[in-house]
Amino acid sequence: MTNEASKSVNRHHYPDSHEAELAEAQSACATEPVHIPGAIQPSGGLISFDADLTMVRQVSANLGTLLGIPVEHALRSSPVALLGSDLLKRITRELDERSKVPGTLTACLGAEAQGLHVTPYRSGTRVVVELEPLPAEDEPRLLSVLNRWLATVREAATPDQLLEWLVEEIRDLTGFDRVLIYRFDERWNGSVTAESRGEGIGSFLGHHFPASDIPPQVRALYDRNCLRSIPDAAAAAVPLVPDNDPVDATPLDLSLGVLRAVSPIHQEYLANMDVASALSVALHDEDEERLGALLSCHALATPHRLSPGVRDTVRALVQITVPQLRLLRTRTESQLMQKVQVSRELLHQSHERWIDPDLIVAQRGEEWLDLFAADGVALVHRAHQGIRGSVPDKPSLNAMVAWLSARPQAPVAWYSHCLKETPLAAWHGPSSGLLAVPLPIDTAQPSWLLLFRDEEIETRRWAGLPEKYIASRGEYSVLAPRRSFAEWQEKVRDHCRVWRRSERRAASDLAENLAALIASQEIHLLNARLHEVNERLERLASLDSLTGVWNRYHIEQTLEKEIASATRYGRDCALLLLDVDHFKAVNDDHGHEIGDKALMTLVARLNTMLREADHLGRWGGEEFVVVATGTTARGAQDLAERLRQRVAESHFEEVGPITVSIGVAACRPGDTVKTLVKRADQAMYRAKQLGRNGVYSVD
Ligand SMILES: Nc1nc2c(ncn2[C@@H]2O[C@H](COP(=O)(O)OP(=O)(O)OP(=O)(O)O)[C@@H](O)[C@H]2O)c(=O)[nH]1
Repeated sequence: MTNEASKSVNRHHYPDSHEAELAEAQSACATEPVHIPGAIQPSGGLISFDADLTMVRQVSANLGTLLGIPVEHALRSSPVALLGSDLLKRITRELDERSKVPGTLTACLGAEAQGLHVTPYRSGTRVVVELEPLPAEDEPRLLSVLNRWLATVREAATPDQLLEWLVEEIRDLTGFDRVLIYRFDERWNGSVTAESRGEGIGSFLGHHFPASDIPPQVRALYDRNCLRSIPDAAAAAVPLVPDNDPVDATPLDLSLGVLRAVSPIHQEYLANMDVASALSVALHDEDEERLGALLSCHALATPHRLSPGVRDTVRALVQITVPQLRLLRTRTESQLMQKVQVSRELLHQSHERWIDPDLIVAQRGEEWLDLFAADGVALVHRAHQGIRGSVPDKPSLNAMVAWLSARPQAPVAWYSHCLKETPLAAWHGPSSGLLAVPLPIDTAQPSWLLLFRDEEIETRRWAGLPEKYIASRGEYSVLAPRRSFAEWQEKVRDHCRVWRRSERRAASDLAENLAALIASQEIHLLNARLHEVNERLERLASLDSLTGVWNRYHIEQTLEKEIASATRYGRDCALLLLDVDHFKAVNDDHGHEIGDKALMTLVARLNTMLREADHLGRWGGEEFVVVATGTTARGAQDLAERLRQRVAESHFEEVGPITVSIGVAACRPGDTVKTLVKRADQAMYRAKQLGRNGVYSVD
């Protein structure tokens, strides 16, 4: 049956009354103690000893056929009588090894000297020894398979290619009908990403399986023991005798072995899939040490038993592959990091002012879209937003940022592949996915780098309906495995392509860099502003408020400096003291305001006559000074005369003509501000005495 549906994944609808029952059944399934089934598969036998290998505690009910000793007899036998002292010594040595997974041994036991594969391991306070018959003939080609694979893995260019080769190699080695890689997503849903299958065998490639197909405690078992072998899925389990340990009455934990009996629910599941034999090996992901994928082998219709040697070779092939996969993934990741690094360096090389997000995104946004395979980017800093590409509108962005920043654990990165299923649903706009990374700048008002992805409509082929069915077992509800593995299609909407870990890391790096850049630029700008304000304040403190020329305080300082440098370098310098004639009459006739205006006009006139290097200041009232740098006594007298003339020729609106009297004094060796000003003042006084509107020089 092929069915088209256009709803989101993971939203399965049950009648209301079913929901509670389903939840109960799901939790029952998730807690089924699969590691202590009290039974093994019939492909081998088991003996449990005490920790010192001095006493037999439990045996599997089929031990008689394997070793030719009746079970009752075996339970009363000494370990030496059962396994022989040589094998016991080798087992002890193996268990003393520090390796987490004990190695395997081979031995010949029983009346018929049956060749056996021996798997010893510790289980709590006990030692368990699992025994499996070995095939009569040798398997010399296994080593050459491993050697060839060691060379092959290095040739793969991408993780996908390596997995393709792995499934081919393993199907070739084992003769299974189908070998596939079953990859877990973040919610533990599985999808088949690589597959090798025999002719006429149905494909599972691209199929999805719901997380409940492999419950949490089963996944946890793969963390302890990466291999799970089920040679005959339909075979009846062989119980342990007695059921529990006779000393402490606890069940035997078979997690680390290969013979652990199959849960009836799993047997049913495999039967529904038409799987007669199964072998799975875990592939753990990089540094997260998380179960990332399973290599899964199936024989259909009839059981396909592997020899222990071939089975262990499959495990070894996977174990050789995993580090190489990590290497290839790291290589892809480091290529992305390298590109981001280049982008970061370019940011720093720029001399622009990188405070305005708009400017930053305008310059670099396109490149980021490309690097992160994003459709839109927004950089939000304070009240500003820089945007590029397909992003929600500005109010929505603000709302998103407010939500992101208000989370109790904020500011930390946040991402979603389906915004519609998050609290940001109301504002997602054209985007389906978001990767939001905070810029560690200002905790009171966090800034964010937001990368958006559009919807990527995907057609998922589910291996059967993703829902589980509930079955009644006695008075309890349990999850029954799905009966149909026929293909069922579902259109997955509102999702974007997943944000990879490497992309998330690279975005965090970029955000950190942006933060450092913006913060340093802000400090730089603040310093510049502070400098500007200080300068303005300083100027204000030095200027005369009415006329805008230097005030007396400043002009005295200037004069002091000029005298000092004239003395040191033997330069010329002169002082002109200029007093308006009969200014009292101006005030009296026209009022103080008109008087003020006349003083401003006077300053404007004087300024047009002076050089850059001259300093004009107000000495007080209607008295002004000009510090004429690099000017001799003669030059100063000429300048004074020009100024006098210019003023006398000017018209001061309602006041009419105004004249000035100017005293001139040139700087002499040993002069101070006081002595120089005094001489200029005397000269000015003399000019007044001589009838005003004149220049008098003391030199
Ligand atoms: N409007 C105005 N008048 C000022 C200011 N500062 C000083 N004065 C006036 O300038 C006048 C100076 O008068 P006096 O010192 O008697 O001298 P004068 O009238 O200019 O006469 P001589 O200097 O002898 O030619 C005073 O009436 C002051 O009030 C000012 O900032 N604005």
